Amino acid sequence: MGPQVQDNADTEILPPVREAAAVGSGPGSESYAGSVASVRELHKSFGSFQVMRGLSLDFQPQAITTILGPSGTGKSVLLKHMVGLLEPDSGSVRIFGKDIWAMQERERAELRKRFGVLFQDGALFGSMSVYDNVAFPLRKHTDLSEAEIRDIVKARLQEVGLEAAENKAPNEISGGMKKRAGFARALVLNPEIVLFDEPDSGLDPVRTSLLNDVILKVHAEDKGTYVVVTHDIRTARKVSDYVGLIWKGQVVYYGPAKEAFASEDPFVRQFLAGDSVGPLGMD
Ligand SMILES: Nc1ncnc2c1ncn2[C@@H]1O[C@H](COP(=O)(O)OP(=O)(O)OP(=O)(O)O)[C@@H](O)[C@H]1O
Repeated sequence: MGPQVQDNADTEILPPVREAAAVGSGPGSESYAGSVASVRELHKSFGSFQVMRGLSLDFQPQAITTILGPSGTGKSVLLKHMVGLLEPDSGSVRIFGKDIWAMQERERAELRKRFGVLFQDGALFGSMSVYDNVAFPLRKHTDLSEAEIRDIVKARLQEVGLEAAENKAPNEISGGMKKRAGFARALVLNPEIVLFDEPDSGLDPVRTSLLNDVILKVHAEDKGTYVVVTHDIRTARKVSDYVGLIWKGQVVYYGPAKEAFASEDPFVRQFLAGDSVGPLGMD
């Protein structure tokens, strides 16, 4: 018998899987798929090392898509392509229907403002307070007055439960608080696409769960297209509308979360069960 997917005996201690975002007409529907973010036949090598091997994926608009996959399989490289920090060797990345490498660098820079990106460590500026970190994109990219900026920053900090920490420096706050500050900063320009690279790395299960609550709450309010890279099955169960499993630079499984966590697909079963035996080899 194959590995047991953790949907049987352990169900009580795992968070429930979310229902996929409603499918109908308009944003969130199948017919909109790909119009916000679409990756086609993406190939990328670093020297002789081939990382992306023809990856294709249409991200469901206004839904949270979780990207799972073994270490070193290209998840971060995929996010970097999506935000235009890496150029494909071949294939395309279309954002809001436009190939981002068929446009001028100036247009690409404008497009990046419509993204919020949360890197693994929150990537806060160490010399700035939490408040100034969150205010930074507004000061850099908008003409808003300091009073207007204050209103937005305060609201974002309140949303992530960091009002009391606004004057603290990053080295004075915990890892979980840094993530939440990074999250507030990533969202401050109301991005339509938000990319999270392992928002839960280095956090204990309770802080991971709290951060996931914040992700769900803000997503429910802002309705962006979210992409979450994670190794944490609990995070994936809790936040995903859709799940993509990547292996060796290709998508080996993609589907609504409910289907993914009940799937008999051998890649999915092995990954969710953390089994060393199966199609996801180490080579
Ligand atoms: N700029 C780069 N130059 C050379 N190699 C790179 C570069 N960026 C990524 N790689 C390599 O590409 C592979 C995929 O990296 P990536 O960071 O996307 O993996 P990942 O799936 O996100 O892994 P993890 O789950 O461990 O974070 C790795 O072997 C990595 O060393």
